[in-house]
Amino acid sequence: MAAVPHFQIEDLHVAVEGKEIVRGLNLEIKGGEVHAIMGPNGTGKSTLASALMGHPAYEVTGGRVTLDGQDILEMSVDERARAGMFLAMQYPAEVSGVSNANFLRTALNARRGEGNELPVLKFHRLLQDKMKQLNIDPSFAERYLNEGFSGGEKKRNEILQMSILEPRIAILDEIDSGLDIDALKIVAESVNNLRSPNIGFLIITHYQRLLQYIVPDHVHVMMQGRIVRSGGKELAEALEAKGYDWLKEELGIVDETVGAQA
Ligand SMILES: Nc1ncnc2c1ncn2[C@@H]1O[C@H](COP(=O)(O)OP(=O)(O)OP(=O)(O)O)[C@@H](O)[C@H]1O
Repeated sequence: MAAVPHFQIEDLHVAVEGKEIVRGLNLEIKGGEVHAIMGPNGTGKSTLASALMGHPAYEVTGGRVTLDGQDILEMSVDERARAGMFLAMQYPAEVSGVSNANFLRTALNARRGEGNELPVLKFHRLLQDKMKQLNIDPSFAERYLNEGFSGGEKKRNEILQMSILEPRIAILDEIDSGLDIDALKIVAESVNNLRSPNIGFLIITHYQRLLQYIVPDHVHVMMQGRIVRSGGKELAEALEAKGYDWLKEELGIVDETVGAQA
């Protein structure tokens, strides 16, 4: 396994129910980098995240995605996770009958590979440490995965999964929505603690607020299913202050959604 991850998306096209939603997207993320994607509603951001993780409803109709030179589009969802891809979702699923702790241990051991499983006691110590860091009540370890969790608790649980699995590429889709300000700070701190050359982040967000806490190296704006502008953190600040109209005007875009003509 290469030390520093290198994730590359080239001319990606994704269709949902036969309609092209992502339309020629290019993005390169290296270990140590935090990239943020912003963009108005309905411009394909979540579709991109789902397609990268191999959600079956999202059909890749063109382009290439590689992690350390390996074609991830050829991989099953499981294989992508084992290769070090992680997606924290906008709406995490509830799974009855599977405890958080069991789910995490199974996922971690799958990621570590056969013969390299973490002994049970060590796993529980790791879990307790991480839960404490994230201010998650210890009883959540034995509760069924996300069942009856509040919106904010689900989001924190996603970050718990991420900090235990230590992915190489972490995609956080609107992880800030539904978080109160204290939870937002805790989540941001956990992401910042994980920042290292061994991991690259793709953060999808609507608000500059999150990016004040997790300062991105690169900010991209997505409209009509592709990246239309890239910059540094000042781009997020400009969008927060002025909205998207000035950019649409500059680019001559009338309708930014993927429903519009490309
Ligand atoms: N599973 C699906 N079935 C049908 N249409 C879908 C599906 N997923 C996405 N779409 C459509 O694709 C388009 C882009 O949606 P997507 O959720 O990717 O946008 P987004 O940029 O993440 O929006 P938001 O900022 O509102 O979360 C929308 O028109 C949406 O209705």
